[in-house]
Amino acid sequence: MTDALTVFAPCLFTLAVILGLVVWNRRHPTSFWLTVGYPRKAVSVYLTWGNVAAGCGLTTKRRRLRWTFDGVPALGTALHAGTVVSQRRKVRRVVVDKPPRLGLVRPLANGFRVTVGLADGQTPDDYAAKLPNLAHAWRVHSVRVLDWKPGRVTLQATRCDPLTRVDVPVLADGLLRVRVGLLETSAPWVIDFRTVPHWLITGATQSGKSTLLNALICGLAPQRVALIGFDLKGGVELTPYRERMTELATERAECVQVLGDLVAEIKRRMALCTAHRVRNIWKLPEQVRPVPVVVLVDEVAELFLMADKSEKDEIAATAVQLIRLAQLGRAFGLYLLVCGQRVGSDLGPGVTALRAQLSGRICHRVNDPETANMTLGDMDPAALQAARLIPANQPGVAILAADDGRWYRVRSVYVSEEQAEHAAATYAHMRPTWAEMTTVTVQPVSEAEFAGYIPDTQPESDPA
Ligand SMILES: Nc1ncnc2c1ncn2[C@@H]1O[C@H](COP(=O)(O)OP(=O)(O)OP(=O)(O)O)[C@@H](O)[C@H]1O
Repeated sequence: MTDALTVFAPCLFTLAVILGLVVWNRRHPTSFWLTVGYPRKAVSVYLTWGNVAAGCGLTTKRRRLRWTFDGVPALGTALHAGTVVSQRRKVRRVVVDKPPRLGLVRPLANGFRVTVGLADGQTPDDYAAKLPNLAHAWRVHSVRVLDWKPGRVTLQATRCDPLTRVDVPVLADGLLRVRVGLLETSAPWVIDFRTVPHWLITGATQSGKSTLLNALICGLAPQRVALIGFDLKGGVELTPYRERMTELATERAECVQVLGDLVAEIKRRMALCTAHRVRNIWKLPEQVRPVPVVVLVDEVAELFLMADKSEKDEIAATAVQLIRLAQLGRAFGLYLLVCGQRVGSDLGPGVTALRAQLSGRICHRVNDPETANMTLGDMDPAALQAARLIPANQPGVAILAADDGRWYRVRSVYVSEEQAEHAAATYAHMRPTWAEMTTVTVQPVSEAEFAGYIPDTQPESDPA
């Protein structure tokens, strides 16, 4: 009995420890990674760096002093046969592979970050080209170039894809800020209209555009913000949220009318700011500051598609007004969110000019490279490639052009239409009417002043 215990006790103990580690990893993967996984990974990254860098072609050739042997060592049968091979050890200069200098491997919640010193003649692009190789060598989900400075590049390794399942709650994270999902770095994905005022969201059908819109509606509904919808697909997308919307235009004539009202509102805000000698509404005293307006445009192509020639002038006027609103929006509290499957130049020059004003870009899965190009074309080609690689079985995954100048893979939280509708109904009392949108009645500026106004491009300073 005692003998059996002596044999089995260590085995049982080992099993219990393994089981404990597995449960720990399942329940609290981040703390497990930081305590157990990361130290092991850091050691293995250091120990294998020479081989990994050589395998990726990132080493440089250097001549170094090394001990070498003259002649071939006597092994196997030669040795048994009593063959004597005389060897002389010698120090001589030989050519060796020198890996680039590896900095500290720093832990992240879902991976690690490391800075590598660039060898003479190397550029960050040499590393960008080898990212898949590094990911395989380090046994991680992905590696990306996080940052670079002259002479060094910072790489970020993500251990497993945090976008496989995103179940963080949608959160109103301050006025006009909504946490809608996760970045591939596991950091929250926040859409902040006050940092990036206008957004373009593209994606093929069933790629997750409406779900992202639902998340935004859930986040904006409880805020003191006016929501205005343009939905020329007969209102199928935005009608469920009508209770929370100050206005919903579902016909072209209604769109023209609402755009006219918005232009009049901007003219009043301009006059209000001029009267208070400020450049934007955020510098106005709080008691006179008008309510910010978020304009949601679903399927923008419908706004620009011409059924017959008689609509040509109406479409051109719509485009001009939208572009002017976008130009002035940041200063006067008007923010645009434009969704569409395609936003190409084939829809007319107005679309191209409007697209140029929408600096926030979100590209979901696309069917044709051209759409990715239209959304992210002025960015890093790697972002385009990443957009093309979004799989169909991961709706909601997108490429985000972020305000830090980088691009990220992101995924929105799944918010059903029913949830968004419920939020819209719950916060229907927060819906400002047109009359409530401007707190002070002022004489609007003239047409000439409106057309000639040069908007303030400085970031807002008010922390409200
Ligand atoms: N973030 C997400 N997480 C999980 N599933 C998602 C997510 N986004 C979308 N889906 C799934 O994909 C389906 C289609 O999404 P959605 O309706 O948002 O696509 P869409 O691009 O608006 O399509 P369409 O242009 O046809 O309206 C949803 O019903 C949902 O099942």
